[in-house]
Amino acid sequence: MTALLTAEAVTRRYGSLTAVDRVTLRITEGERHALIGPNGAGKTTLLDLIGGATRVDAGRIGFAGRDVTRLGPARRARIGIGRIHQRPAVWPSLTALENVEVAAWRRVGGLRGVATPGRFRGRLREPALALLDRVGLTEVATSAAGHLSHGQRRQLEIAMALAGEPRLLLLDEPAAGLSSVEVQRLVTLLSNLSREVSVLLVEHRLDLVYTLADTVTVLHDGRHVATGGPAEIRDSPEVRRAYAEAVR
Ligand SMILES: Nc1ncnc2c1ncn2[C@@H]1O[C@H](COP(=O)(O)OP(=O)(O)OP(=O)(O)O)[C@@H](O)[C@H]1O
Repeated sequence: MTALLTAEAVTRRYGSLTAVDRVTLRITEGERHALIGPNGAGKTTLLDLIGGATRVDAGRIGFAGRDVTRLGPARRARIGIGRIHQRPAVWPSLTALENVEVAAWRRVGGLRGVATPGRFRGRLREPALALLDRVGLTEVATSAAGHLSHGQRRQLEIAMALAGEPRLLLLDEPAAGLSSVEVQRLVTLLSNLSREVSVLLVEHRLDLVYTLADTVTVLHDGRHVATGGPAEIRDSPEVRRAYAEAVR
């Protein structure tokens, strides 16, 4: 299988702490890859390094055949790396629909997002409404994003990320703070996502990880512990040890 993303021996330090320590990760086209590990393992930092929000101190990141190590997050988003954050990042004063339209407008080349010329609006509206429907937000399409619940903002951010037509979607704890109905909708959405999109998922809920992921990578104290299929990881003594150490 062709690798879409390769992170080679990437390292990020914060003072004397090495948050991510020479981690190598490979994600193939269409793969659902989960990143797990105890608190502070370096999962979010690794997503930040891949998305470009944080620069590596050492190592290299390749995406779709090019070296993206030095590219900023906006450039990486434009070439197909979409991201959702632990705290949903939406424009609170715009409606849910406008948020998705702006995300789609950026995809087609809009500058800095906010002013969407009317002539493009018509073309953006139908796909934006379809995305809101997919994430279950049709009823609040015209509500200001700032008035939505945490769970709804999370779904909105996923719709916005999809509007960017990513080839790789980075999801940082997408189920956090969702109701059980919303979690079920999220699982359905991710399960039905086209295999044209690869997914790198950070998630504490191991039931979701084992349901959704083809491959699981375990980090502990910034270091790579294991990579394998869900069954292999679940039964791995090394992985149990990493978690046991973390809770001791
Ligand atoms: N901006 C920062 N400045 C200083 N230290 C940081 C910074 N970001 C992360 N760290 C530290 O790096 C380590 C890894 O953090 P990170 O958030 O990547 O872990 P995580 O596996 O995502 O944890 P969690 O599951 O709790 O979200 C932690 O010790 C954290 O305190």
